Amino acid sequence: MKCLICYQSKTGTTAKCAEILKKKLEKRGAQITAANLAAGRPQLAGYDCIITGAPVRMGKIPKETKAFLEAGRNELLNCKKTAFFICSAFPAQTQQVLLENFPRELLEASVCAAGFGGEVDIHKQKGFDRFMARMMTNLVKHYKAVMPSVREENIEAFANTLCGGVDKEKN
Ligand SMILES: Cc1cc2nc3c(=O)[nH]c(=O)nc-3n(C[C@H](O)[C@H](O)[C@H](O)COP(=O)(O)O)c2cc1C
Repeated sequence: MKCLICYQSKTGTTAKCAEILKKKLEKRGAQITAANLAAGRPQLAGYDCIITGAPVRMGKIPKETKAFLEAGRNELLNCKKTAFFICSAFPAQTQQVLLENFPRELLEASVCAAGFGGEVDIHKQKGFDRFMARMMTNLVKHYKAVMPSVREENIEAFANTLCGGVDKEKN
């Protein structure tokens, strides 16, 4: 399976998840190209599978990702397999964030759409984002909650769904 992973990442977590997914899909025999949408829109022709991943800030995915989904609508709808993932701090809101940010017809035509968790590191943020990240961290401490983290098991399940089975190396 020839597969394209398109992603955007503000502080590196979505890029990290794209890389974890790439390795998992490669282990299952897929041939992967990864493209950072911040560097421009990749060609979509010639892939059996196109995956789009985005980080969430204030309930929204980046505008470049939205523009990519709009511009690539027809190619995405005509691609054999499509899938979407988000990186975010609040997993309970994953479905709502997906529905509010990704065109419904693309979600309905996709093989899977999921949340891969997220990370909030104050030191990677600047300005307002840093202020928000500090607030989030303080709230987590105050309520003795846990900081968000990348959910590798979600990435594993996503890879399994896309490849229709488990890691070939494990068989
Ligand atoms: C300013 C700011 C706003 C955020 N807003 C949300 C949000 O609305 N919903 C959510 O689930 N996570 C939110 N997050 C958490 C990010 O989605 C999380 O840090 C994610 O891993 C970022 O991915 P990236 O490193 O690829 O940019 C926010 C984080 C920051 C710093």
